[in-house]
Amino acid sequence: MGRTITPVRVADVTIGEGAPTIIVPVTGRTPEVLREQVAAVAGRADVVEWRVDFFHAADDHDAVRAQSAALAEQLQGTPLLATCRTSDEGGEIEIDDDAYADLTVALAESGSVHLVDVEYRRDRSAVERIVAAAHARGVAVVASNHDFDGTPPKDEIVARLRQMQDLGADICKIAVMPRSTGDVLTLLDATRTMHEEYAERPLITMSMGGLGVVSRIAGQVFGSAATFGMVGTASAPGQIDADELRSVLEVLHRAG
Ligand SMILES: O=C1C[C@@](O)(C(=O)O)C[C@@H](O)[C@@H]1O
Repeated sequence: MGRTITPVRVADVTIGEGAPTIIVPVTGRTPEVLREQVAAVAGRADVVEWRVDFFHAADDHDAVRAQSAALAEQLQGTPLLATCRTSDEGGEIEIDDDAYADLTVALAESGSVHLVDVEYRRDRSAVERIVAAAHARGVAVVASNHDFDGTPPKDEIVARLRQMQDLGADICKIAVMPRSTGDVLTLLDATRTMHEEYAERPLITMSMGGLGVVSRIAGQVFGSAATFGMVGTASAPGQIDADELRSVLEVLHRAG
């Protein structure tokens, strides 16, 4: 049987089919700021990412559950991706593997989130525990990896994406930092090879920073199913305004 890519359906959104999905992060430290950010994002995002690592009470599971319920209610059906980005991968929180798994499982089991981000390079048993808990609740797993120092060789990028897939991820995501235009091409070429030869799951790939913006706009041409845009505050270097992103994506979509 031929290889097929299984799209991910979350509420009314299908990731991996049709136009690329626009994901917009919210990074507020308090419930008040998050409420304002979600209000500003309304109608501009296909999926909203809550960067839990910015939250002032990320170590308090009850507060995290209450906040995810508040976000879900305000979002009125727009899917929510919960991400705890650790300092090893460019995030705001330093946390050991067990605490990381406990927090991410609590998010997956909250009943409020549709997808959870899992840094696949963390301890294997922690990752497996999160994947099992998420899947038991029908929550999709976005395995992720960030390289803020540079762009690994193409084969290494493909290998990481394949490892994520082997761990049971529903979506495989990698963000790398370019030092040259050649690095941007490396990321796009790795995306294309993964998409054409190995992927059974949707991919999200990006080259960060100013040089990499082209990958956030044109990634779908090479096999990336979603792209991160910002409303107000970026959560990583190189994100562009979500409305501008949408209009450029529409131009490319019409052309294709
Ligand atoms: O993994 C990603 C991708 C990202 O780092 C970006 O480069 O757009 C932004 C993060 O918020 C998200 O969790």
